[in-house]
Amino acid sequence: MTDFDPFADLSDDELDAMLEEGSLAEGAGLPAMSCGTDVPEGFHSGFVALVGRPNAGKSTLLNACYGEKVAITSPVAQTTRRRLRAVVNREGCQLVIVDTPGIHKPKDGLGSELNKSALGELADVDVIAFVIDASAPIGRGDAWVAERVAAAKAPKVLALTKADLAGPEQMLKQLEAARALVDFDDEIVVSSTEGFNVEAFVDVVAGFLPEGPRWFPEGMGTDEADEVMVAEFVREKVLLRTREEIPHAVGVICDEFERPKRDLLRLHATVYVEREGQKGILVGKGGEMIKRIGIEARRDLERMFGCRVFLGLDVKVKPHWREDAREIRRFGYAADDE
Ligand SMILES: Nc1nc2c(ncn2[C@@H]2O[C@H](COP(=O)(O)OP(=O)(O)OP(=O)(O)O)[C@@H](O)[C@H]2O)c(=O)[nH]1
Repeated sequence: MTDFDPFADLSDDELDAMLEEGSLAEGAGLPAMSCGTDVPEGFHSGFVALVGRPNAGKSTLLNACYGEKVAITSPVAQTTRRRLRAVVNREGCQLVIVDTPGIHKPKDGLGSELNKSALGELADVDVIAFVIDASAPIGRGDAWVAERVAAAKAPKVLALTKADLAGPEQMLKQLEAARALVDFDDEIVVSSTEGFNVEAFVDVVAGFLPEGPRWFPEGMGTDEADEVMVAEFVREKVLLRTREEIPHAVGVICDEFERPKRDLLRLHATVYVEREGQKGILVGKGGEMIKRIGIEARRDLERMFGCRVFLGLDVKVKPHWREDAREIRRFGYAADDE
């Protein structure tokens, strides 16, 4: 937890005015849960979709709720290409939080698949958390997502995130604009990076979950295969190191995953780009860039798998793969692959 408090500059009256509109919770006003014990009776469980426009902060919020990094994040729009489910256990309830690709007007075959994947979740979950960036003006992108969210049946919670980047005035404006888009059942301001109101967010969405079973064993973290996690962590480092069109043109496949010893993983991944020029940039002078990407990915993977990792990387060119349905599927980015 941190000392960060986005409401610190507000007078009591201003804060009251904010709270009046909805149950804008600073850990307060949370729906009471009837599941105080471990017994199955009164246990609440269900699926919570994080949706929003690209770069809103969905994956970062998922990681904060889960308590460790399982979803990759970056400032590049459309970082998330696969639906990722992470199991969050709390006393008396289990939330399966579903991170979805940012919903946007698609420009290519890959974009259409990403939208399909995210929009598909809206019909299947128990709660929808609409994640809106408090620091970026609400615009047509949010409105486009809102139209789709508003049409869904599940309860809707507004998660106004990146509160650490917005002043109270800006936050109020954002709240008003968000309320004009969707009739929310509840709303909360969070900062995933500062850990502000993350637990309160979990409580708010848990309050909308129906009584139900533990869907996944307590020890289970995500439903993603190890090979997919390797490919995604490599892709994240590429996104963080490259600019302009390269992040969007990159697809990664983990093609070797061996455990020759209990405390050692031998991994290999191939990074695909669409053009020779992009390959040149990614490899870098004397292989310097790809080497750095490999070192950074290896560090994260060693932390995640809890053992030593040897990671080999290759860069190859696959022209126009983002327009090719078969290739999109091969990378695992197709909506019905998941
Ligand atoms: N300061 C601050 N930055 C944040 C916060 N949440 C997310 N970010 C940053 O915002 C950027 C985008 O975050 P992501 O979590 O990748 O966004 P996303 O909505 O999953 O994006 P897509 O994958 O494009 O759909 C990253 O650089 C994050 O570090 C926050 O609470 N505070």
